[in-house]
Amino acid sequence: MITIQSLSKFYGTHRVLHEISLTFNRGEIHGIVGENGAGKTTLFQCVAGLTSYSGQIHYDRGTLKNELGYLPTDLFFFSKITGMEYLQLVCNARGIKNNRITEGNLFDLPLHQYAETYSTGMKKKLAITGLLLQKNEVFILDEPFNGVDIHSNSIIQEILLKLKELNKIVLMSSHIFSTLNDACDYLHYLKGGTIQQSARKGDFTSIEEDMKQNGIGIRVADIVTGML
Ligand SMILES: Nc1ncnc2c1ncn2[C@@H]1O[C@H](COP(=O)(O)OP(=O)(O)OP(=O)(O)O)[C@@H](O)[C@H]1O
Repeated sequence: MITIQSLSKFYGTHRVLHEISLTFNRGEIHGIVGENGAGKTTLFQCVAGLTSYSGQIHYDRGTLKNELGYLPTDLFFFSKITGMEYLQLVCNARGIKNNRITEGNLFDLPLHQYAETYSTGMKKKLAITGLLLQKNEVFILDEPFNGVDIHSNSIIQEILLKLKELNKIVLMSSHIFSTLNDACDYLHYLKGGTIQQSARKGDFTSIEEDMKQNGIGIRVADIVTGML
């Protein structure tokens, strides 16, 4: 279980997260939704221990970073490292001996090609494969569906269901409501750095409505009409 209590984060005088309290249990998939700049990535970075914050984040199995697989939105791969070498590297980093990496190539990636030459979607799939091979207990996936094709999209959906079955904790974000609707047990709507609303599966419509009402559709229609 991960417990977040009164989490706040400032960048200078800009308050990005304000007094956030959430609990994530094993076997649950939690989706964080919110507009651009709402603070989703910052929240994930706080949980992953990649940035400073005030408040408490507690993981009941000890040091979270030792069991955490974090998929950032912007991926970086060293030059002259093949997909296969990257996967070996991330396994080695966790002390995992894996001689069957090819069998774990569930996205059929060209593992002998340099990772930096992969397309955006291929890089994302390589990073996800690495997180799975590491046998992590907790997964933070920042926009895992972004840039991947429809077939891979359904593979990721299947992976998420398997992770749930294996009792892992999954936190993820997406701007595509339907993907979260399918995968998540809970949704949390982040707005202006606070959790505006949380809902369990079956009650997501209220969040979707809330997001639509807070959207800028009407304002855009007015502006575009004025422009044309
Ligand atoms: N390193 C930084 N320094 C200063 N401000 C930052 C930094 N990183 C993020 N911010 C600010 O924090 C706020 C939240 O950003 P964040 O990236 O967490 O939002 P997000 O919900 O993930 O957005 P998106 O949907 O566009 O990915 C934004 O106003 C952003 O400008």
